[in-house]
Amino acid sequence: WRNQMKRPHNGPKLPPGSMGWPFFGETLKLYSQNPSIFFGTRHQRYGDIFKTNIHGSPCVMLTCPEAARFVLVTEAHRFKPSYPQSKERLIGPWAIFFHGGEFHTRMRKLVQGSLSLDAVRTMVPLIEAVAVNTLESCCSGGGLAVNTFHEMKKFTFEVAVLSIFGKLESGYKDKLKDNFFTLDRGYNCFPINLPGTAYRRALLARRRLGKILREIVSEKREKRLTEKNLLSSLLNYHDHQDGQILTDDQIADNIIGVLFAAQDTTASALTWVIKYIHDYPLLRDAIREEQKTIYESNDGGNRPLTWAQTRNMPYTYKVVMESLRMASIISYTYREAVEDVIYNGVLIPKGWKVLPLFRIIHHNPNFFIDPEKFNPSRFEVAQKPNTFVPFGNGVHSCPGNEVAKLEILVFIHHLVNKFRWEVVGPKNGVEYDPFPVPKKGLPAKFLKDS
Ligand code: HEM
Repeated sequence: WRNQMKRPHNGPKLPPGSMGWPFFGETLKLYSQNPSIFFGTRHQRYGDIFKTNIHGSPCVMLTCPEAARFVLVTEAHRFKPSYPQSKERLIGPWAIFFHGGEFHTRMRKLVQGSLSLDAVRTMVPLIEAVAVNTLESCCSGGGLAVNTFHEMKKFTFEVAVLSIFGKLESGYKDKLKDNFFTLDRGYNCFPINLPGTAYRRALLARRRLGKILREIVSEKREKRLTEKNLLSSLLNYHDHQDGQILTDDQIADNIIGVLFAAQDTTASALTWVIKYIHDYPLLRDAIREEQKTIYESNDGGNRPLTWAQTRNMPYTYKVVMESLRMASIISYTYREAVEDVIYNGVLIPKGWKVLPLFRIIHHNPNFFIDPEKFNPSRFEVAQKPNTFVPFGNGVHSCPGNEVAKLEILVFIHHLVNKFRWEVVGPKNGVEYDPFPVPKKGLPAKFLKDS
């Protein structure tokens, strides 16, 4: 407020909007209602760009594709990633998404390289095995309902471990899993570091994770790794100019960062895909038909899926895209202005948070006709530029998007060919965990076809 009073009155104006109560801003309002309604009503009232105050920080919300592109792509150097310190402590300060500039470029090359199409295509049989195991385990209760989201988290954890380590000894994997799940539970809790709190448990789990990863790293440093996975890329990295290598902490923070970025997002997306396929029988029949043709051409599932087959599932692919649009797993992202920036005559002051709201863009009727209707056929034609951004845009856009799409497609292939499932819990409603998830994690019964 003091800074605003110092600004000349005839300069560019701040965007419209309400800053709410002193200190609390509009945080309580955001948490007391569905975020889609919170952002949607303000979008209607104030237009494409508006201000608010959340968690004690003044924020500018962007709801149009051009403004989101300005911040994430064309003027990305004037905005830096911005996360609360409590989150940085849990993941580790060297993780890729906390950085901009040279360090980010360096890490980005390594992460992107290990998740490139060339690397991902070799993962098909491994992902297939994990998908079948997960589905069998969903059925192991003999028809008892499982929490679909929790089961999908186990699946996406295994796939993330594959893309990071390749094959990892099961002893290490179990220890990583236990501690990572404790860390995950504390990530969205109130960050109070007192005995008995989830945040304290998460911090302790983080410390143990660091120790396990250091053990793995020192063991692998001794062998010269030639495999194409993230750990090998991080271990083999050396700066061409000064010969510097990455420290154990830099490696550990980035491994935990990628695990974190990969697991809940993909599990949430997959849970939504399963829900939509369940809710729309015509859609389920069309997917079944497409997947059955592939299954039969593989001798009734006796031969493994090939990479080429996973790239030729046009209907299922459109269903996945429409699910990503409808559910908009990453509703928005955060940046912070590193200097005063003027966009279309509106001032974004230095230090203010800037939030491109992907969900509002994905549900705007100007870009997606009848946006609340689940309609995969809208993906038969290309979308208007920058209007469909489930994996973000620009230098920080998701390097794991190909793995995510592949694991969803492989899972659906096996689900519809060999299993039946029935949702037994609430049919509607959304919970934020922090990503949107169907109510109660979509309780469902899974049964194997005889
Ligand atoms: C459906 C699943 C997924 C969705 C919707 C998703 C979405 C996103 C989005 C929107 C961003 C950009 C955030 C920003 O600009 O601030 C991002 C970044 C990132 N994602 Fe994903 N993601 C998914 C799966 C994955 C997977 C499977 C991996 C790894 C195997 C992964 C690794 C990352 C990493 C490392 C970043 C940070 C990149 C950087 O800062 O340069 N994601 N993701």
